[in-house]
Amino acid sequence: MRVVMVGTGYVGLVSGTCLSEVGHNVACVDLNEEKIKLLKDGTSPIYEPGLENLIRRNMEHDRLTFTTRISEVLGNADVAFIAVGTPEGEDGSADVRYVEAVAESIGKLVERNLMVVVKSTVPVGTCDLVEETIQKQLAQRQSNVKVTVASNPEFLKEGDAIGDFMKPDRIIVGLNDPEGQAVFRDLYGPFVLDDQGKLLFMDRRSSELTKYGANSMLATRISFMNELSLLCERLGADIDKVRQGIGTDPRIGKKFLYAGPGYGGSCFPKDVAALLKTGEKNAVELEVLNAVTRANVAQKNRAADKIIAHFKDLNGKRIAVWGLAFKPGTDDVREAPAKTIIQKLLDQGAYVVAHDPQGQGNFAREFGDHERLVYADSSYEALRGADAMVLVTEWSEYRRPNWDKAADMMAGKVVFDLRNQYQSQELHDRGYHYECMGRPDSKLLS
Ligand SMILES: NC(=O)C1=CN([C@@H]2O[C@H](COP(=O)(O)OP(=O)(O)OC[C@H]3O[C@@H](n4cnc5c(N)ncnc54)[C@H](O)[C@@H]3O)[C@@H](O)[C@H]2O)C=CC1
Ligand SMILES: O=C(O)[C@H]1O[C@H](OP(=O)(O)OP(=O)(O)OC[C@H]2O[C@@H](n3ccc(=O)[nH]c3=O)[C@H](O)[C@@H]2O)[C@H](O)[C@@H](O)[C@@H]1O
Repeated sequence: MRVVMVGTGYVGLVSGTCLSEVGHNVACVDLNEEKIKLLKDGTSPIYEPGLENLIRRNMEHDRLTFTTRISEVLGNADVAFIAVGTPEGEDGSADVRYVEAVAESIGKLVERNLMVVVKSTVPVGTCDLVEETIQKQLAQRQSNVKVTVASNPEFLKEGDAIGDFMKPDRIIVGLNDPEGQAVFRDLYGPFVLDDQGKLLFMDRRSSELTKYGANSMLATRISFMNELSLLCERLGADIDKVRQGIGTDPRIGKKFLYAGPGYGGSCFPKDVAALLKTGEKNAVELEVLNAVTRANVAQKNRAADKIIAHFKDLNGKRIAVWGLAFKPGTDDVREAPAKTIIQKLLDQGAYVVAHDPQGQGNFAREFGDHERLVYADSSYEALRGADAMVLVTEWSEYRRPNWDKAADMMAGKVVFDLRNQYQSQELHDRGYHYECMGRPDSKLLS
């Protein structure tokens, strides 16, 4: 099929590339000239494992192209995806102005029957808005072109994006008219060869809400486990044991039960806020979700408070931070717990030496300069002269540090493991002070 993908961010670029990988002809469009220039040279503007190779391969096979002008490619398309950002607006609701702008362009330019697919995460009713926007433009130019609008939210995770897209657990398609289903069977057939039942059709509103429901459910699990981990610290229980005990119940499942410094990223915080706003606008009090957000904010602060509580006075202390991205496998630092933690340490007068295998550039840009914040070229370099090390993001290169080498470089032997990656015995044996999240040797916070 001939596909146009508007928006080449984490979702649009991965989706467009993976669709071309199975043989579709994909033209990716983005207003950002710098991104398109890089992509035309075969360079990915984002770090996502395996993506650049896939981009290059499909460009070489002439199945994947890039442009800043939708007008150049829409004329041939069977399907046009909208995968632009829907950032959090000032009042917490999702800002759909970029989605609307794309719909308007499509309405102005479309010359043949087209399936428009909203892949961005959008509040219920946005597909209706996209349809109205396009129809208004068509009416103005007295065009008889048939444009169908479908909802097709994306569930990929950064860091595993290609695997998630190529081998989806399910693909949700919201259509008000079942006639459009054939397009999606053709488009996604190669991704669900093992089980066609993974292609789930429903009405558009249910599809739009499914996306918010899924992210909010996952965020709820994390906040719940984080609160349980605090209880573990107070009671002398071990959150990892509790997690295993809970997760082996197939009704609960093992995934997304890991305690940590709170969830971050471009989606959980904004999508939870947007669903809360939807509840508010419709006079439905989403009490559970309200608590999920509050618990997450508290958890990010609590992670920093552990360090502050240990040192009491952080003035002049040098703290090494391992991990800035909101999770491993990505250079994305949006809503990263590291931001809250580093800000609190700086506020208390500490010096921070930060390291991240991929996220340093984005972090420096978004966080801004601070006279007491510097970045290190390697994880061990960050430890030089440090009074403590804080593990914030569990990159695999941080998994098995050489503790003897670390001790030689550090001024103090103190480790805060906010992802429960290390074995307390190993650190205690080497004379370290070690704190983690919700495991027996976590220090009680008053
Ligand atoms: N990042 C993720 O892992 C996931 C994101 N989503 C959702 O997908 C949507 C996109 O997210 P990201 O890819 O992270 O966003 P992003 O911010 O990385 O990329 C959005 C891109 O759209 C471009 N753009 C904006 N207006 C445009 C226009 N009129 N024409 C052409 N390009 C335009 C921007 O220049 C930018 O490159 C959001 O709604 C998000 O909630 C859904 C699942 C996963
Ligand atoms: O809508 C989206 O953008 C995406 O949001 C999340 O994906 P992502 O934000 O890329 O990353 P996750 O792996 O979900 O992690 C989110 C945050 O939760 C934290 N987390 C995750 C799992 C866990 O058990 N504990 C935990 O603290 C991570 O450290 C991270 O800060 C969802 O997992 C995707 O399905 C969804 O498509």
